[in-house]
Amino acid sequence: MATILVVDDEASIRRTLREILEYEDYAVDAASDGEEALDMVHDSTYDLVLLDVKMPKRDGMEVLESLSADRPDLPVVMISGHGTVETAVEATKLGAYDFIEKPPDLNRLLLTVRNALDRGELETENRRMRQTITETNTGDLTPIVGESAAITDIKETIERVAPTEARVLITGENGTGKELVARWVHRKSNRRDEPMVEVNCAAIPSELIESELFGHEKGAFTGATQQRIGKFEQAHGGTLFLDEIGDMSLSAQAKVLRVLQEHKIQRVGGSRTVEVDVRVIAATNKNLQQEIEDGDFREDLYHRIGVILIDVPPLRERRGDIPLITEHMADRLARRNGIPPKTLSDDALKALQRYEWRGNVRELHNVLERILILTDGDTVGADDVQRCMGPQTSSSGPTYDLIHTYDAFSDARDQFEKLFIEHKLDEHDWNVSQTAETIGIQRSHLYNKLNKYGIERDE
Ligand SMILES: Nc1ncnc2c1ncn2[C@@H]1O[C@H](COP(=O)(O)OP(=O)(O)OP(=O)(O)O)[C@@H](O)[C@H]1O
Repeated sequence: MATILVVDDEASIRRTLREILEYEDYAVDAASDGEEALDMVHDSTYDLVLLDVKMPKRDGMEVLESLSADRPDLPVVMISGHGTVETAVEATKLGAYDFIEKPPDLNRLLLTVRNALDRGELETENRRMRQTITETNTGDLTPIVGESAAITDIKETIERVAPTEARVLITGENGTGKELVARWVHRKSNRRDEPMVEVNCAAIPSELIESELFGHEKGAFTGATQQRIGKFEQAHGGTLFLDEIGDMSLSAQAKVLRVLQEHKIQRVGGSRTVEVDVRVIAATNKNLQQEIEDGDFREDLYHRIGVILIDVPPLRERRGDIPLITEHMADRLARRNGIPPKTLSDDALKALQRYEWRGNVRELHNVLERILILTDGDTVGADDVQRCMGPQTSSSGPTYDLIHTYDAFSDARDQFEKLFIEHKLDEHDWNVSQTAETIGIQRSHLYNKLNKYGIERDE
C-alpha cells in the first residue's frame, strides 16, 4: 500500500484529500506546515507528497527545494489555490512531478496520484536495477520498437557505439524517443552498473544551472544553506545525460566545455578540484548548426559532444512503425490502467497511421491511453479512433492551435474553456441547464463562464 503525505495549512483540504485517498486504499498522513512536513519526511518513508504552494512559515516552494535536494526520488505534486497556478507550473519546472488545483477535482487528482506513484516506483526500480543489471538482464527498459530503416539503423548504431567511450549527440523533435535511445546507449555500455544521471537543461533557470551541474559549497550564494553535490559528481563512473542541451546558456556551455576537456570540476564557491569520470550523452530538439550560426551555441562544444550523431526521425516519417509501437504500448497501457487487453483492428491501426503526430511517440502513447480507456468491448475499431481523435489529420486543429498560439497556461486554459463551452452549448441547442448538467457544473457557474468569455448565441 502506498503512503502519501498531504501538506496543507487548510484543515478542510487535508480532510477532503485524506477521505478521497483513504477511500482508494492509500495510507495517508497529514502535516499542516512545511516545517512539520520536512520532519515527517525525514522520519518516515513516503511514496508521494501532496504539497500546498502557499503556507505560512515555510511555503511549498521552499519545502520543494529541500525535498528535491535531499530526496530527489520522492515524487511531489503541488496543490495550488486560485492565483498560485503559475507558481505551481514554475514548481513543476523545478522538479515537482505535477500540480493540481483547489478544490481538487476527483478524477484529475486520482490520475495524477497514480501517475506520480508509478513514476516514483519506476525510479526506485531503475536505481535497484542499476546495481544488478548484467548484459543479459535488460530489466524493464522499454525496447526501441520499430522495423523502419531509420530505427534499424539507430539500433545498430547503439550496439556499435554503446560499449565505447564516445560521446553521443541525439537529435530529433519532441517525443521521438531521444531519451529512450540515451538510456539504451547507457544500458549497453560498460558503465551500465553505474548511474545514468539526467539533467534537463531547459527546465533549470540559467542562474541555477552551474550549481545543478557542478554542485556548490555551503554559503556559496544566498540560499545555499547546505553543500550540494552536482550532477557531474553524481554521475561519476557512469553517464551524464544532458537533455535539451540546445537550451543551455552560453556561460554554462563554456563551463561544460572546460569539464569535457579537463575531466575536472569545481563546486560553486569551492576551491577544490574534483576529478570526474563521466561519459556525456546529449540530446536536443533544436537545430544546433542553426544555433551556432545565430551565435547561440558554441561550435567547439558541438564538436566535443557530437562525436557520434544519432538523429531520431519524426514518427510521421516512419509511419510503418506505428502498428508495431501501438501494439506494444496497448498491452502495457491496459495492464497499467487495470483494464482487459484490447486488440486494435487493422482499420484502427491504419487510421492511426494517417495522423500527423506532431508530438510523435509520446502523443501516440497518450492518445492510445485515451482510446483504450474510452472504448468498450475488446476490439478497438477505426470509428473508436476517429471518435477519440477527431477527424483532423494535419498539423492544424484546435488542440494544435491552442498549444502553439498561447504561451501562458492561463490563456490557453481560458481559450479551451470557451471553445469547449460553445461546442457543448451547440450540442444541446443552447439549453443552458442541460449543458450544465452534462458537463457536470452548476447552472450559475456556467452563466458566470458565459459572461466571463462573452459567449453569445450566433443567430
Ligand atoms: N521506438 C519506440 N518504441 C517504444 N516506445 C517508444 C519509442 N520511441 C519513444 N517511445 C516512448 O515514447 C515516449 C517519449 O519518448 P522520449 O521521452 O524518449 O522522447 P524524447 O525525444 O526524449 O522527448 P523530449 O524531447 O520531449 O524530451 C516514452 O514513453 C518512450 O518510452
